[in-house]
Amino acid sequence: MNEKRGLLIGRMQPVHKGHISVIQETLKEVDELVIGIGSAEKSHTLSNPFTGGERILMLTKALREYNIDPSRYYILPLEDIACNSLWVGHVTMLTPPFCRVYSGNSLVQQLFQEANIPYTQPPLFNRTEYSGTEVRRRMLNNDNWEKLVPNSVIKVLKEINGIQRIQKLNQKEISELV
Ligand SMILES: Nc1ncnc2c1ncn2[C@@H]1O[C@H](COP(=O)(O)OP(=O)(O)OP(=O)(O)O)[C@@H](O)[C@H]1O
Ligand SMILES: NC(=O)c1ccc[n+]([C@@H]2O[C@H](COP(=O)(O)O)[C@@H](O)[C@H]2O)c1
Repeated sequence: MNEKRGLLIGRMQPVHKGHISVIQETLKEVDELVIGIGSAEKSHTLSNPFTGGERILMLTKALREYNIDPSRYYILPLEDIACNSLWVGHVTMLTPPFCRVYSGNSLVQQLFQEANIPYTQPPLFNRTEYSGTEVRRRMLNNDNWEKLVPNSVIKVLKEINGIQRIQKLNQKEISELV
């Protein structure tokens, strides 16, 4: 029998505990999960501070920390393209075959629906805290961001001087405004 394989997409700037929960929950529904790291080519901006490779490292270590069976998922970088109408083809060219997309992003949902690939909008866990925007905001302000991300992600962020990077990007943005 064919395996039921799903695709979950997120930018994961950075990986936080909401991502881990959604991956754990989705793995109850599918045999295998393809996890696409979105906007993989983007880095060094305030909304996308980390490179595709750094985010792959964070997610690999975090899924290992949570003892998620590595034979059940694939982690892939997905670069953006200029043309939305061609994006689903671009994604399916790069990923193992899947039968359903898991995403809360309305544009992602719309593009897959138009390509006759069904989607599920997964529930959000503790969204006031588990959000990339909130984690980055706290990183900028040195405000207790550590509890929002897995320990292994804290370790990767230390290795790559991630907090320093975000704070430097912010200073640059402020100095360009003045
Ligand atoms: N708190 C959460 N609980 C469950 N799933 C989440 C949570 N936050 C994000 N996700 C999942 O991750 C996907 C988006 O990933 P993304 O990295 O953009 O997260 P984000 O926290 O919304 O980031 P940002 O605030 O930077 O836009 C969503 O489609 C959703 O399925
Ligand atoms: N044309 C495109 O390249 C295109 C279209 C729709 C979504 N995407 C990407 O899908 C990802 C969706 O993830 P988020 O839910 O984290 O925003 C983003 O990286 C977004 O840029 C890309």
